[in-house]
Amino acid sequence: MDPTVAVVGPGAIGTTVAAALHEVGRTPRICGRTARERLELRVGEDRVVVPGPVRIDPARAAGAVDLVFLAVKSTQIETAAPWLTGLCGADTVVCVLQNGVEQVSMVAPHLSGARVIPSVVWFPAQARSDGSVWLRGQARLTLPDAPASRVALEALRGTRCSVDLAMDFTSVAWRKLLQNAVAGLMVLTGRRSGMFARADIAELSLAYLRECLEVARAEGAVLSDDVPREIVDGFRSYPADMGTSILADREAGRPLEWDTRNGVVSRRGRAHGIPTPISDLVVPLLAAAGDGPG
Ligand SMILES: NC(=O)C1=CN([C@@H]2O[C@H](COP(=O)(O)OP(=O)(O)OC[C@H]3O[C@@H](n4cnc5c(N)ncnc54)[C@H](OP(=O)(O)O)[C@@H]3O)[C@@H](O)[C@H]2O)C=CC1
Ligand SMILES: CC(C)(CO)C(=O)C(=O)O
Repeated sequence: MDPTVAVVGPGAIGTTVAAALHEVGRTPRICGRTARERLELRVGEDRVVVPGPVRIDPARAAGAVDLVFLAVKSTQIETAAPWLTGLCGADTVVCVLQNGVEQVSMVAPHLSGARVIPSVVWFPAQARSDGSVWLRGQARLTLPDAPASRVALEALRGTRCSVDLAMDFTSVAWRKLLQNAVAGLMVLTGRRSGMFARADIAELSLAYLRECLEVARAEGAVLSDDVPREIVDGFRSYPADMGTSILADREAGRPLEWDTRNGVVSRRGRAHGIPTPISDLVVPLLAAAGDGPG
């Protein structure tokens, strides 16, 4: 029997996963903050409509499910916690669909009994002004190779969202964190991937990434010296208008995930006695950008 699934946080990532499940007949319970009748995903010329309604009252969560995909921003975990209370039983697995390397330590305190697994979300998805979500890449997740991950693997089997399991999840998660950290520079320039075509931005990005790499290695990640160059080359190969979710938040005047995507590098660097001069400049600027406007 298919596992019962809920998606908490039906934004860019939550809508993509909900649509992937719905397409194969495993329509999840959708739990959000804003009432809506349906979700809509656009992929190329295709359109997937996921029937709602989006539930907005955690007191009406309607009981425990086997699997919760938690796809709120890391800044929204606290306010989304009542959903976890309503949806989790002793056997529930919560799969966190967020950026960052601190997913488990941030979500676990809100669970009593349920197991939590982190993920790496590789695909770009963008909310559009008509309320739909535009999936701009191949939907793909990496999960740790652990027993609890099998529930998510099973739920997404045969869907458009592929899942792979990593023996060394720490290294994979830090590699993605490096990509997210440098994407934060887009918030400081107000530009998209096109800015990485500039030689000076590429040089700055490489220096920042090398600093992040040192911290990642101190945290146990096994990553080669080539990673900074690969990440910069990746941004240079994207369409010039490809953004990042933290830039979308900045443009919409929403709180920023600066601490989990960038602050973590200076925090962990400090703990290991590693100097992080570029982070020390970037992080307060990002934090201040999220506070504005006055
Ligand atoms: N977008 C992307 O391309 C990628 C994003 N990520 C990461 O995935 C995570 C999710 O990002 P993304 O999907 O872009 O974010 P969005 O802002 O698009 O989605 C967040 C969703 O959570 C909802 N929400 C907020 N508070 C609550 C609450 N208390 N209870 C229930 N729902 C709530 C929001 O509702 P409302 O509609 O009311 O705001 C929104 O629907 C982030 O950590 C991000 O860094 C990772 C890879 C790629
Ligand atoms: C687009 C992507 C995958 C890389 O920057 C991302 O993680 C984000 O937008 O937050």
